Amino acid sequence: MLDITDLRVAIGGRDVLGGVDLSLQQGQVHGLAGESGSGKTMTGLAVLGLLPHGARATGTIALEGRDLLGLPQKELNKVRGGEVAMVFQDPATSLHPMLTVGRQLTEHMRHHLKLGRAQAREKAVELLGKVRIPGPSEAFGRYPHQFSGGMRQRIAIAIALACEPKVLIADEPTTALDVTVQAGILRLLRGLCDDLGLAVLLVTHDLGVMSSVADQVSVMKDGLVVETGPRAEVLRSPAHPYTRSLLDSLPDAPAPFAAEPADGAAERSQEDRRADGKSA
Ligand SMILES: Nc1ncnc2c1ncn2[C@@H]1O[C@H](COP(=O)(O)OP(=O)(O)OP(=O)(O)O)[C@@H](O)[C@H]1O
Repeated sequence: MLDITDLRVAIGGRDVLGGVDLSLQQGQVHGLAGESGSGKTMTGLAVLGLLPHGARATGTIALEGRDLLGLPQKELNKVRGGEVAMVFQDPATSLHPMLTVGRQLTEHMRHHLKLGRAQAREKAVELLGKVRIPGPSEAFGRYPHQFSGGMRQRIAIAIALACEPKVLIADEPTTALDVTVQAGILRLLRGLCDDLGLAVLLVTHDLGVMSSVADQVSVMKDGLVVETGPRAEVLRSPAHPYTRSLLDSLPDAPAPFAAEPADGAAERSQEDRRADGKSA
């Protein structure tokens, strides 16, 4: 679906990505791990054409064979938020506080999908249901501050999905959330990936997060992918010393690496139960 080859990014003459290779498949979650500053976010931003001003990027980012790096700005605008969408760490900053959830969902769809008002509303309510917001019709008219952090992240995910993207880049989507709601968001992402056939790039510094949902795992260090492979292989028998050191540095390594199925047999969180409309 998306093939990144030899991606190099320099900002102010300094190399921040030194030749990244990464491949995302349809219906798979690809976890991208690595310490702070290793280049995870830059890789995601490069795919979206959102690198900081003055950054120079070379290599290829091929979306179904079409190189995004070579696209004119106008074409890239269509791809961004259309074929490729992003979920950021903090829903409080990615959602507009003054606009209703419905407006944020439908404006996006009306612009990208050219839907009429009624059609867009219908699709928005359907999407809110899909991300398991209780009472989607009522939620449509509410403002972001009327929801909990976890629910706001679900709404941000609905907005990202509004234009039926093929690729979803989720950059630390659970880091800003209370630990009790993190698992629910990860399960939601996993389910959406399976149901919609999305190719998901899950950026996280947390190998525990990765181990619960990713199919493939890549590990970055100093602007390079130093190891990549199926989750179980990379996490159980890491080939690169840096991956081993990341695993060793986990406070309690065994827990997240228990052979839990990717669709999550873990206890359902309170937030999840609320999302189902049942009592917590
Ligand atoms: N706006 C910017 N201008 C210049 N350099 C930047 C900018 N943003 C990030 N960098 C540099 O690019 C490199 C990669 O940063 P990046 O944010 O991709 O790392 P990361 O792995 O996502 O880290 P974190 O987990 O802390 O977000 C770092 O050395 C960082 O200092």
